[in-house]
Amino acid sequence: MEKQPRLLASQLLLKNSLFEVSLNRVLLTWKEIATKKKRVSGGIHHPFKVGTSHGVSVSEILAVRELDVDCGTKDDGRWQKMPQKSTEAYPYAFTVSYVERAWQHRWRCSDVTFHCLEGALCQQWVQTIREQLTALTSRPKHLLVYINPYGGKQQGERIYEQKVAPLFTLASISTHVIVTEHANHARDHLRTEAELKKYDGVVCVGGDGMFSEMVHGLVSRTQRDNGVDQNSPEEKLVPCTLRIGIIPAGSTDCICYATVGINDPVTSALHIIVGDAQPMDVCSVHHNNTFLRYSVSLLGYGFYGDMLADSERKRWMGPARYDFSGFKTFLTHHYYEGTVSFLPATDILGTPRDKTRCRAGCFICQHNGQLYSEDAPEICETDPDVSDSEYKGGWRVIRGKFLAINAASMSCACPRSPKGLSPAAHLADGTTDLILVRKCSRFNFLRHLLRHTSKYDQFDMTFVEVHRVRRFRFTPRYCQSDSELDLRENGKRLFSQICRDHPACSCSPAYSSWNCDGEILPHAAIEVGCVTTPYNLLCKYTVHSESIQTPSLFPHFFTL
Ligand SMILES: CCCCCCCCCCCCC/C=C/[C@@H](O)[C@H](CO)NC(=O)CCCCCCCCCCCCCCC
Ligand SMILES: Nc1ncnc2c1ncn2[C@@H]1O[C@H](COP(=O)(O)OP(=O)(O)OP(=O)(O)O)[C@@H](O)[C@H]1O
Ligand SMILES: [Ca+2]
Repeated sequence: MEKQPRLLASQLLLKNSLFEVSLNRVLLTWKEIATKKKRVSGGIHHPFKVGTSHGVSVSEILAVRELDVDCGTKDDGRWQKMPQKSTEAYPYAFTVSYVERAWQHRWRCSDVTFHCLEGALCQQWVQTIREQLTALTSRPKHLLVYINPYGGKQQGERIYEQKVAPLFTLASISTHVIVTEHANHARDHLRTEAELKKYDGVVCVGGDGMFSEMVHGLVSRTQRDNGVDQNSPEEKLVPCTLRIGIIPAGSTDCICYATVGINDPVTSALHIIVGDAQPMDVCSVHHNNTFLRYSVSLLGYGFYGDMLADSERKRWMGPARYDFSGFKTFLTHHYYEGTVSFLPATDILGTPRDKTRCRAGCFICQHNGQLYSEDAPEICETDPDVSDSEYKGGWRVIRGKFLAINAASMSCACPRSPKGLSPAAHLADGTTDLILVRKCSRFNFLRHLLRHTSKYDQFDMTFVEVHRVRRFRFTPRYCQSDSELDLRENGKRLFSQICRDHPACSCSPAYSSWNCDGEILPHAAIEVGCVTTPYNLLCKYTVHSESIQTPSLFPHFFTL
């Protein structure tokens, strides 16, 4: 790495020991100087070993402030008393707040206080570090924050006030905070009223549903302003310039977990402050040339659709509603007949069965999925292995009975499944992983579900297949007509009709619902296109080579 010229270097006191402190454009470092007079004040234990070097990247410094030597400094509401002995010898001091990596992808704010002999030197340090911070143009200065007071365990406001707001203040970020009053409040405000020019980013405090509101508000507004017809499935989305940050306070928090590696409000706030950004894939969902919704995490039909429909009536249960409805849906064991057609992404590197994971600096995402694999399979018009599938103009068509049809545009990792629905999915490669779970026994389906919580491969089962796709369509077998309007009513009518016609059937209804990032879609027949648009999240995984810990919800003494 190119050696950076030093901006400042001084001998400063830290916890009663003398340190060589140095700053260049990239790093702030401090190293203890081994002298006989190591302990200036004497008697006070300090944790630093002689000669141990410490460093923090300038890009991860949150703030710097001068200490008022006479009365300490006001730091997060707590007054700090200056140590008596060092005040005498080194009467001026400044504190640097920076990001410290903690356990399992967590970030914490740490402070280090340096004491100086002269006031001028102290001011020079503070000013130089501030100049370095000002030069970091990717950092947000003005944020528009929406808090959903009813997401997850209804802790959004408390989480923001206690854990996030003090950090934004420390980093001199000004905020305009709106506590939402009803569903879609944030979406509509963003779409019509919000003065977006005033902000460097929007932040939501809530779950995936709130994030979805942000995406819909911002993306819709950008398309409208640029004359893009959202109803046309072929139209290219115009990227919007504002970034979206997410402070987790929901029930699943999959978008946060899959991008940051943990659902921790402080970690997310720190990622936002340092200006981390991560482009992500956005799928647009249409029905008969009518735009329905965007999806960034899961589009799920069958199991996840039925589970969500049931859980919506149990919102009062909080996050536990998903476990309750998940168990109930598992017991009902409904399958759905239909046709899935998809355009395989054959021109890219990577498959859903890869062992590598999408992490910060991901090679595939850096190339926006535009990498051509030499091993890319030729599209053939028939597939001898799969009797109920065929190819039509590059599209593959599969008819069958499915317990679940899931499209994961990202891994969908969350606390319930730390590796996610599709562990090798990429955040920004312009593809979605289409997972087809065919009709199988309850026991086998349970084995499949359980594997989401262990190290075993959930796709390595005869009734499961997974494809990396650019577009897909689904048509339920009993698709009434183009004017399939009220899904629920049609579904009920059709369900009883089928049962009358086939008394011995297992009473699976004709239609399930689509779970689109936690919202129910009003149609079963849909067409989906996935594109990478630079809708930047204000966050990203920070671990490069290390894989996420995948603690199992259940002890796995045997391979299921
Ligand atoms: C036996 C244990 C199996 C555990 C299997 C866990 C798989 C979990 C996979 C989670 C994937 C999350 C995808 C993200 C979706 C979000 O856009 C959306 C909005 O927030 N959340 C949900 O739809 C909410 C999704 C919540 C899913 C909860 C599923 C719970 C299943 C429970 C099945 C119990 C069977 C027990 C039989 C003894
Ligand atoms: N003030 C409000 N009153 C009622 N509903 C709201 C309000 N603000 C937002 N909502 C809606 O609440 C729904 C759920 O919000 P959110 O995603 O924050 O939490 P969650 O559903 O518990 O978590 P997750 O989406 O992670 O499972 C969203 O669809 C959002 O539109
Ligand atoms: Ca993707």
